[in-house]
Amino acid sequence: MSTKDYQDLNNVVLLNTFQIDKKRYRVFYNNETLIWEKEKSNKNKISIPIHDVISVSYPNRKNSSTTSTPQHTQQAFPVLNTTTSYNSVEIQNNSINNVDDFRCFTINYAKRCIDPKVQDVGSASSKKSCHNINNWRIHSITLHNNDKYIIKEWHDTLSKILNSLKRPRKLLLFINPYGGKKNALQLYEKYAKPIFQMANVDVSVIISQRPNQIFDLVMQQHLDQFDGIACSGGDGTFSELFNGLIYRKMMNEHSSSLENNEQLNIDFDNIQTPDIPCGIIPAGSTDTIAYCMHGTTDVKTCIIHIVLGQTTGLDISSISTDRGLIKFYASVVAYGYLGDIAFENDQYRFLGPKRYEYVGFKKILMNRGYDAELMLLQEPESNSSQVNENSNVCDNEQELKCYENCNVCSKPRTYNNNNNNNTDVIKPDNEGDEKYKRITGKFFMVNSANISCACERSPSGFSPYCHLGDGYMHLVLVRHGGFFQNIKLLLKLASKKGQIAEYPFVELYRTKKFYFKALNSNSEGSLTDSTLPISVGPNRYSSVWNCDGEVVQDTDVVVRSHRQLLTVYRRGAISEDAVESSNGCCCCC
Ligand SMILES: Nc1ncnc2c1ncn2[C@@H]1O[C@H](COP(=O)(O)OP(=O)(O)OP(=O)(O)O)[C@@H](O)[C@H]1O
Repeated sequence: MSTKDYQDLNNVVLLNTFQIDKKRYRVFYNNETLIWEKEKSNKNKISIPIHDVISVSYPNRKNSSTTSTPQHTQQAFPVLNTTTSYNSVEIQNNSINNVDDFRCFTINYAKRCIDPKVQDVGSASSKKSCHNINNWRIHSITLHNNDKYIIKEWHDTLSKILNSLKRPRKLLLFINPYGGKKNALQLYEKYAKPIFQMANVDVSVIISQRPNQIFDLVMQQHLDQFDGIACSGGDGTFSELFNGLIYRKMMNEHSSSLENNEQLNIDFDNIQTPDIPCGIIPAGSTDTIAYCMHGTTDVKTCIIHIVLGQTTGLDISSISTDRGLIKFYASVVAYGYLGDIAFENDQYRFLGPKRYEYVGFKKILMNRGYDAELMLLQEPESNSSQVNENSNVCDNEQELKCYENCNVCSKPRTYNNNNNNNTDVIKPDNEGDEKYKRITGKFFMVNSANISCACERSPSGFSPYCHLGDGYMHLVLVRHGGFFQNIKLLLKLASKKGQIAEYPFVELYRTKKFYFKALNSNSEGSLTDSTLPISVGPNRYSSVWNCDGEVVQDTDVVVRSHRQLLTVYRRGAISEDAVESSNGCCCCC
């Protein structure tokens, strides 16, 4: 679309009177906003940004030519022989030859479910499901007018404007039928398919049939025909998806080094953002990433954000050894307690999401501590990057949680990845290196959070003030102590208020990079030595890493944050306080 066309669409003004639910309304469109209000009073004025309108449609006529046409066939995206199932969303065909008969059209829009009393149109269960202010719901209004030209004008103009928005038109969706409660397929049929149909998104669905298949497919197949990619599953499924996208991008940029597995050549400070935005439909056990992105794991909400197409940058961190990159993660890498849980978790998958509680409790009773040494990169401008030193938070920025339109994340980079090049890539070669803070001790767990790691079970997460797009990780170190210390920690994690960093046995650091070395019987040296022992699972001396829920066996690693490396479909959460202070007008305007 040309710039002039865009300008023309931006300047569109529509104003007419319609009947909605047998009452007369003035309906107005201008400046990217749709407004309708009762003709005789301006009470109940409803205002919807065009960005929240999902689609406009004519009513389905009986015996009309409306058809459902499968948009994709196997040829559209060839996959490995018969190992992958295919399905396609059928798109309702609204391009009816003769629209003269229509005296009405429908606007489908999405709205944040701020008011628990707001009814989800067409759903009796909406009251029950709208308990979270970050849940979104779809509403529809049908506008009637006897003048068919007015109807056509509105329908066509709004359709044109919606088509000019950057939204996924062709989406590739992976479904993991194995994660969480094993209900991803049912969730797709029940929630995703109708919303994709309503939004006229042409979806190709692939059901994964083995671990790592999503990663392999994303790496191998041509994705050019898609303008969005999503997965339905838990954090592990999303991890496969974005790892595939980032590796693929790296492969395109530095094909020789990756193909030959010469990973040492990876320029960690210059990893490029994949071109395609991605989304997640939660169907896992914890769904931490979806929760942190949207403030909810509500399935409809996450689908709505995909179809509305608004995107933001999400920090991604990498974990590597001297031998090369291991993988990228979006939520947390954790050593010790959570590493041990991840290692044992899969044996208890038959318990479903409850396995976390069972294995977690076992590990709390065992109360293992692991000796380790860390070197973390300090901020050039400050001597210490500890956030909770003297139980205080360093500066205002660190007191802000990451919400919609976050100022911290939208700040221009004060550094670019290249700036780190001269100093950052140098491994700390002596303990006195000013840029690195050395920390040693026996730890119950060491967590590097890329996001707050909040989830339904832990509404604040390990690090409530960790931002999604500021380029920093929060390194949360929990010193080894007694059994009751661990219980205190878990209770705090499960509560809505406060953060674990308030405890004296917890240290919180903000950093872009750190080195970790397990100090066990096999490797008594310090980080400056180059031996990299590999353990085969948690033992008396060393644990393993839990990387977005998957086990990484290497103990001695380098962890780096890559600012906004991934583009995700997301609007962001809002805080409950913001709603309370908005004097209740949110449900009517
Ligand atoms: N068809 C399949 N059969 C077996 N495993 C699969 C299949 N498809 C994907 N997987 C694997 O299932 C694992 C678990 O998936 P996922 O992490 O999404 O669910 P979860 O562990 O229940 O949720 P969460 O990570 O949110 O706690 C992933 O490691 C993925 O590689």
